[in-house]
Amino acid sequence: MKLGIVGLPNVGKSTLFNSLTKAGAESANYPFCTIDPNVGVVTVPDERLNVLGEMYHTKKIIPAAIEFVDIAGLVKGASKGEGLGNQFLANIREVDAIVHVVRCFENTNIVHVDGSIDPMRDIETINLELIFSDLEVLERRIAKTVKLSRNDKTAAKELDLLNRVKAHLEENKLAKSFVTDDEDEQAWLAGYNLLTAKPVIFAANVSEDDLADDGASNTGVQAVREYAKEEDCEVFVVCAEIEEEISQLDDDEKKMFLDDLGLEESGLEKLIKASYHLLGLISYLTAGEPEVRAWTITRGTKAPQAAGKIHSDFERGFIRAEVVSYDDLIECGSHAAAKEKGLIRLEGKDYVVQDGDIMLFRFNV
Ligand SMILES: Nc1ncnc2c1ncn2[C@@H]1O[C@H](COP(=O)(O)OP(=O)(O)OP(=O)(O)O)[C@@H](O)[C@H]1O
Ligand SMILES: [Mg+2]
Repeated sequence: MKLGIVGLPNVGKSTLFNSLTKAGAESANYPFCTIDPNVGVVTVPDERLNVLGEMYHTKKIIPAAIEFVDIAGLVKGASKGEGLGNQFLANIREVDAIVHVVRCFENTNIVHVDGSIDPMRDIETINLELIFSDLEVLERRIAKTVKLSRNDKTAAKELDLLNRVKAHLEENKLAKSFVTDDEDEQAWLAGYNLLTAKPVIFAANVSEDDLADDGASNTGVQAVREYAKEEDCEVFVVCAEIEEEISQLDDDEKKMFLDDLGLEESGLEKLIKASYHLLGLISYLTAGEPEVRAWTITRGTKAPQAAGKIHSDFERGFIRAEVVSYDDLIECGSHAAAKEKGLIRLEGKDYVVQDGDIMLFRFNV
């Protein structure tokens, strides 16, 4: 599961990526600084792991992780090959969801490719390029389907869908907001892998001064929030520059730094958690003295497949799972106490694993 960091050149994508991954990707004050996409693995903050770690006197804590890709900046005309155009678009096609970084900070020293700070204009520029690229995909598909549709009912049905989606995009709308209840149509649509169908989170990159009120007094951020509400997306206010500094601190220093800024959690932590959620991911947990660990599954995964994340033998030889919810376990204070109260459940192969379930698998191969 991968998220792509997308936006105009020089808006702070690499700075954000660096603080996310501490990978030291090159960030610099000039457009197109990033050419090859940088991929970094980011751990998902989860307070529950620390609590369990103390309960079990654990030696090792292993959090869940997701991948972020720092993608080259996009300019007007990218879909026609401007800037790093097509390469950029191909990189986006490979990700599962998008973090769209929008410049909301004023700083005359940092070049804006369009000369001024205007977050909504920037969002439209990016969206238009994504839409153009999707239209090309649809047109190629239409050209193929037209011939087939003359004597093939299924192809005719698909052609109808293609034309409707095309008309939708031509109104400058994203494929994300195209709705169909028809299962064939949903499957076709998913198969086109359209850029504008991918889920999006906006990261409003503000100056340090705008952090205290979470960007409320920044008119650019206000506009992004309104737009995101219409499009059913989340917005997170971050200051990429500060996050980069924070990411170099140890935990105690970090807490002091955040206290000084009047923040409980860094914007980045919120962004990572939301990204995980956006991908439809949840964690089940395993706990013991050797390690406490979060395992990533998609929502709706059943017990044997969840077990398979640990080892394929666990899935193949699955017998049952012993499950206790995180909240029940914490309330009881220990695994033994939870067992006494009958809160450790035995679940079979049809059990749908929930976020925060603490699992122990019984298997036989
Ligand atoms: N919130 C912020 N406030 C002030 N300066 C910032 C902020 N975020 C990033 N910058 C600065 O903006 C400049 C551009 O940042 P960065 O290299 O991360 O942009 P980019 O989007 O990756 O650009 P490119 O598309 O060229 O790769 C850097 O000098 C960085 O320090
Ligand atoms: Mg960059």
